[in-house]
Amino acid sequence: MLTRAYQHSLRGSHLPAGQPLLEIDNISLRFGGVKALRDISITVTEGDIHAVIGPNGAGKSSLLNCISGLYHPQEGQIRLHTTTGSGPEAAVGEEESADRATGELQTHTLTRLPPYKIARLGVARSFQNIELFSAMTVLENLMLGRHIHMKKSVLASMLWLGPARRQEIEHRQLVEEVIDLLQLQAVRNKHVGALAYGVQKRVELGRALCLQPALLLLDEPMAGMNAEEKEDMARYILDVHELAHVSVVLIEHDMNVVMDISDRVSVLDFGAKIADGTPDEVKADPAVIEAYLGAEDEDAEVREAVAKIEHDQQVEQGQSEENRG
Ligand SMILES: Nc1ncnc2c1ncn2[C@@H]1O[C@H](COP(=O)(O)OP(=O)(O)OP(=O)(O)O)[C@@H](O)[C@H]1O
Repeated sequence: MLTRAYQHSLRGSHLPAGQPLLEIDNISLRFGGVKALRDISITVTEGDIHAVIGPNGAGKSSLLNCISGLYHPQEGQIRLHTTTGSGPEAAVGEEESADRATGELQTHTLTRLPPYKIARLGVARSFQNIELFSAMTVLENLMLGRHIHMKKSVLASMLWLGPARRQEIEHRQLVEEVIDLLQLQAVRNKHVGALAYGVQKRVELGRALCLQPALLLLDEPMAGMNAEEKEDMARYILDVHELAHVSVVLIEHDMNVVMDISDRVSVLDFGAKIADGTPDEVKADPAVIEAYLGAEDEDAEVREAVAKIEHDQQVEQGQSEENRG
């Protein structure tokens, strides 16, 4: 439940809902002989939670890394659509439309941009492993999420000069709104390292949100969580989507969560896209069922092999104890 009136929009995009926001166009990515992504095309629509799922090693993280600029695909293109005047004002990129004051549509080719430029265009991400400053407080970590928007120099901020002061207050207001949205009030002044894992993941979500993203990339935000923590996190992601209207690309292993909260789902297997559609369409797709059943079969084989090794070890132990006796 929101406890305050919001003055700032946490959504960094001004595109109308339903328009293409991110276009991934026939991208392929290789690591030596390994084809991590094979000719993938996906369109993420403004206003959607778009999940990318697939068995282990399917290429999900590689795809996210291509969008955020950590990897550069050898083939294909990734384009982000924004409107002029949206996102951090200092945004830079390969712009195909010139005027940023009129709210015109702009297309940015992300394919070869470094991560910091993609972030400045409004693409924020969270990582599979928590990437927060554990010795700093929640508030300090969230304020760091605003650094991309800060225009006054650090020196001016330290001297608390007029414009720098105004800037700081405004950033602080927005951060307070993120704290409210994600219900972090009780831990705002606690060191992140001292917090429960599930809360740290929520702070990470908050830091990405402080960027006022046009698009939020979430890489397994529920990894390592118990059922209750997962349910909480799913609720917060829905709040970000429904209350702050931020578009999300979500990588997640838990199929139930994905099917519950996503508008669209793309399925990868061995680096290729095997299905794309609404959760219901994807659930009923024979290729998806086969990919997941195959993965389950493999898991079952591994479980069986581990059980056999454990059993053999127990028998061996029993025999040596008998011999000693
Ligand atoms: N930096 C890298 N160097 C070499 N190979 C890589 C690298 N990153 C990913 N790969 C390979 O690319 C393939 C896809 O990996 P990726 O991590 O994208 O899959 P994933 O679907 O995210 O898997 P998981 O669900 O296990 O995280 C795998 O075969 C992986 O070993």
